[in-house]
Amino acid sequence: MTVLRFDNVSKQYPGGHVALSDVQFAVEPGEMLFITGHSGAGKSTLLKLIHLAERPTRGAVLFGERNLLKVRGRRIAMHRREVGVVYQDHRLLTDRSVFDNIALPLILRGMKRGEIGKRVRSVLERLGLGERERALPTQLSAGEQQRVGIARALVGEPRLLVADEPTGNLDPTLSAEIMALFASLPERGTSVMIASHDLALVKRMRKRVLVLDHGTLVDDISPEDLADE
Ligand SMILES: Nc1ncnc2c1ncn2[C@@H]1O[C@H](COP(=O)(O)OP(=O)(O)OP(=O)(O)O)[C@@H](O)[C@H]1O
Repeated sequence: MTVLRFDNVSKQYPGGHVALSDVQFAVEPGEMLFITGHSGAGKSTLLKLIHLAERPTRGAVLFGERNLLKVRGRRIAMHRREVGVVYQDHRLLTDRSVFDNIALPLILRGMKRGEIGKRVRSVLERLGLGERERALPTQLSAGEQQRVGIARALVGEPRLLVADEPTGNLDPTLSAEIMALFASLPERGTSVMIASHDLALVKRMRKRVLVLDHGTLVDDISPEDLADE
């Protein structure tokens, strides 16, 4: 079943600015895709509609069979459990250990301590952070900090991971490393959507690319098309 569908979605901010206009696409399970476009094209807005940080003005966003227009109140938090979010600046709690930062989403949903420990250690191992669980974020390199941000987004086993400029603060080598990590996630069935203005990096990944231009989806490039370039 389709993980996500945008049906003629438009978003106009209260000031009158149209950030998205009639956007239409679908994401399948285990698919990885990029959203690219100039600054202000609407990439962040598109991702915000998925985790309900913003609401569309017109059209519908469907997450599986769930129409997000109808998700209100307590159900917003429940929806967010199924969407992992990675930010450019990772937004880690600087006074809490790596382990605690990753455990937080599970604590908030009332999971038992034993289960939390198991899940956090498993995701730490998977992301190559096994040795760092007691460290504070400030004691980590930029690449490690971003991997902790990704671990925190993955620990709840979301169906979809959305990342807004996740390599914006990293050098080219680390960016490639983090992108390779994202590319490994769909193998486990998690779909991944990454907003990035770094077209060269996006093209190298050979994945589907949605191109936004002033809020309009102007291209939907398949990996095969990219391979031909
Ligand atoms: N809360 C808001 N209120 C009013 N206008 C907004 C708001 N958030 C974004 N916008 C406007 O909507 C447009 C799209 O913004 P958005 O952040 O989605 O673009 P973006 O492609 O992610 O840009 P960037 O790459 O610079 O982050 C921009 O013109 C922006 O100024």
